[in-house]
Amino acid sequence: MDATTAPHRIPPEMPQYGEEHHIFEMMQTLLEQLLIHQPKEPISFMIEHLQRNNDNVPKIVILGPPASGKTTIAMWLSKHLNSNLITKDNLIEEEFSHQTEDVKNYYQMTKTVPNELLMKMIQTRLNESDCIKRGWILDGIPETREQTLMIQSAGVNPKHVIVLNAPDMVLIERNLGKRIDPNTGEIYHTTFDWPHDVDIQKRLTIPEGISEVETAQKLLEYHRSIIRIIPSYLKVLKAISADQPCVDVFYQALTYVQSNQRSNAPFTPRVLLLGPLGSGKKLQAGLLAQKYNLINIPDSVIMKVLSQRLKQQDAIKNGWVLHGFPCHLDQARMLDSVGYKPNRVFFLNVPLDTIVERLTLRRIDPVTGERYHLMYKPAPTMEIQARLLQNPKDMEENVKAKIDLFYRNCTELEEFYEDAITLNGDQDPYTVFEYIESGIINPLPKKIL
Ligand SMILES: Nc1ncnc2c1ncn2[C@@H]1O[C@H](COP(=O)(O)OP(=O)(O)OP(=O)(O)O)[C@@H](O)[C@H]1O
Ligand SMILES: Nc1nc2c(ncn2[C@H]2C[C@H](O)[C@@H](COP(=O)(O)OP(=O)(O)O)O2)c(=O)[nH]1
Repeated sequence: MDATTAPHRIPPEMPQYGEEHHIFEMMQTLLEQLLIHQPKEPISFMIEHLQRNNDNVPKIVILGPPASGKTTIAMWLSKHLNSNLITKDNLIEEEFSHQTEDVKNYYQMTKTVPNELLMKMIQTRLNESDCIKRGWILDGIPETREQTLMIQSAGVNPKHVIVLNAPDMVLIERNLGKRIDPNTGEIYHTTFDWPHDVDIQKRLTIPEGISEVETAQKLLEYHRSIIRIIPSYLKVLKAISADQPCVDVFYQALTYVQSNQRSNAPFTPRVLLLGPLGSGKKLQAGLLAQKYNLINIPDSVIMKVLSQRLKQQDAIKNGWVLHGFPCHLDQARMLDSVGYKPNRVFFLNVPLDTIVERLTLRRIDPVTGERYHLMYKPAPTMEIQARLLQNPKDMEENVKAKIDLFYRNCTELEEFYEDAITLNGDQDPYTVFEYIESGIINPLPKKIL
């Protein structure tokens, strides 16, 4: 095949660079914003968008029925993420702060603003520098499908939408105990969240609209509207039960908003399976190679051969799964130094006695070469059983020595691969495989700060 017809050689650095710098996601967001805003000067629009550099700030919407805890969770998230809490109340407050008192009171009382005005207030607020720099959390907005479509057409795309839910009776009962601190706007509850500070206790007020009848009415309106809002956010939505303690709701919400959404970026798995002898690395590597057409690189391959193998087109194009290597920190550094960085690292954790049982009971039929396992795959006949042999490396003392060596090097490897995922390898092989698969196709979870 001459050079003109040879497949285009993709240098291994290219896909790695694109992944490390999220180039695909950056281009995708730029394209979305250009098509939504259709600026007269696309170049200057793109420059300004890129200079904003705010693709990674929180952009969160919290929806849910009355008393589900939207404001509570939104407040806690905005504090924890140092982001901006945006509610209809504070938008109205801001918008009408310069208006006369009676106009402001009218809107405070009715809590209704025309959709167009609400959209204008939202766009103005989200374009303010603090929202650009630190992101935003919309609490209870949008309330209707019309508002949802207006928000989307204005280019306001949340990265995470949380929908709280709980049985109506729980919410009606809960709302009766709602109390508000007029000084700080903080929300409390007579049963579930009573303030320790006596001064706060004394000044708490009962908010409007929390009677059983009023809450029931709001629930009716909510159930009618939420089913028309959800279809717009299916890809970024997570439902969380609000019928549990606030702090549990908060941690589920925080974990979700700190997770990266699956992007459409082309992803070439470069997988490293680490674990002691007998933890299942070879078996899982075989399953991954088979299902995803990855290049299976067994641990016998050493550095020189390894780098020759990893730079071949099939390894760059399909990706690879390496197992049993590196065994210690120096090998990990060598692999890193030749530029082959795994983008998924898994440690298979298996108790010692399980490993000993898996390996020391392995046998081989010297006549057919068939492999057996005295417990998991016994020989079919007494004749074969009688002639089975054990590989010397599967003798218990040899197995334990190799496992001990691995564990002595394991800590340094775990520190080196700080994004590694540790899995329980002491399960059915296909259960282990599903965990590995999920770790590969989903973005790496962010560590909760
Ligand atoms: N998971 C929870 N368990 C128990 N009480 C909660 C929970 N979440 C919130 N609360 C309490 O329920 C009341 C309503 O909470 P919050 O105001 O945050 O809900 P909301 O969805 O914003 O309500 P609304 O939409 O009516 O303003 C408050 O007193 C709050 O302390
Ligand atoms: N029950 C169970 N057994 C497993 C699993 N993975 C591998 N095994 C069995 C198959 C082999 O006989 C033995 C060692 O597996 P291996 O994949 O060669 O381990 P490794 O030395 O490559 O880490 O353990 C597994 O996930 N579950």
